[in-house]
Amino acid sequence: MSLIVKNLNFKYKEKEILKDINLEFQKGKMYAILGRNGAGKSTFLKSIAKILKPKGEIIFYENIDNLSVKEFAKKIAFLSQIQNNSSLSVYEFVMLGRKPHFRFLPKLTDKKTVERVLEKLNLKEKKKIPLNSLSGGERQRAAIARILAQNTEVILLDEPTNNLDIKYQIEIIKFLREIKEDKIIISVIHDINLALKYFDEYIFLKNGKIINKGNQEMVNE
Ligand SMILES: Nc1ncnc2c1ncn2[C@@H]1O[C@H](COP(=O)(O)OP(=O)(O)OP(=O)(O)O)[C@@H](O)[C@H]1O
Repeated sequence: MSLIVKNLNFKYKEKEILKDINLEFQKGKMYAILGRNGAGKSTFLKSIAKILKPKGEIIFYENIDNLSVKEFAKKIAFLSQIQNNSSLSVYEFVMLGRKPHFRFLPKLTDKKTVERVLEKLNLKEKKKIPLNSLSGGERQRAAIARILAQNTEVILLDEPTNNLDIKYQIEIIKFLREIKEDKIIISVIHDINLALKYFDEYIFLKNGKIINKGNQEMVNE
């Protein structure tokens, strides 16, 4: 399974934000997208998540162009930077991630998946609490839990470690490593040290262009 991005270009009005991005992502790898504020990192993720309509091609191993929203959500999950203020309980909120997988009511597998991610992200005790009364860090963990519950082949994360203390930053990245085997994980991340230590590949963007990319082996040389 791979995801290929070919000649990706994106403009907001007349302003060019992404300029001729060409990349190939492979299954089993975690990719860090690095770069300064305004470099185009979120725009890049939103382009893959089909939230924006860029020029160029995004080629998935199978044709995803004509998928319904629900079918698309079984393949690609996207964690945005926007914090959710829902009054749903943590459990209900994380169950939303399972929505593409069931018709009317959650099945046993959906419930088990939600319980597993809640356990993994240390949110079990909070599962009945409304999301909007959690701390910023807990809310971020719940948002990540929802994405993980979605159980997609491609996971796109826009600064998943925002609001988290270093213990949780590392735990979450390590957990992503545990599940990466049959997935493509692409994450915008601000902490360059975390990126170089825990991600397989890194891609630097500047003014909408790739200015550098590499992998773990190059870092350790
Ligand atoms: N809706 C919009 N309309 C116009 N310009 C936008 C819009 N959204 C983003 N931009 C501009 O596009 C550029 C790239 O934004 P983007 O959010 O992709 O950057 P980023 O690398 O993710 O930055 P950050 O690290 O601050 O999140 C910025 O100059 C931003 O001001």
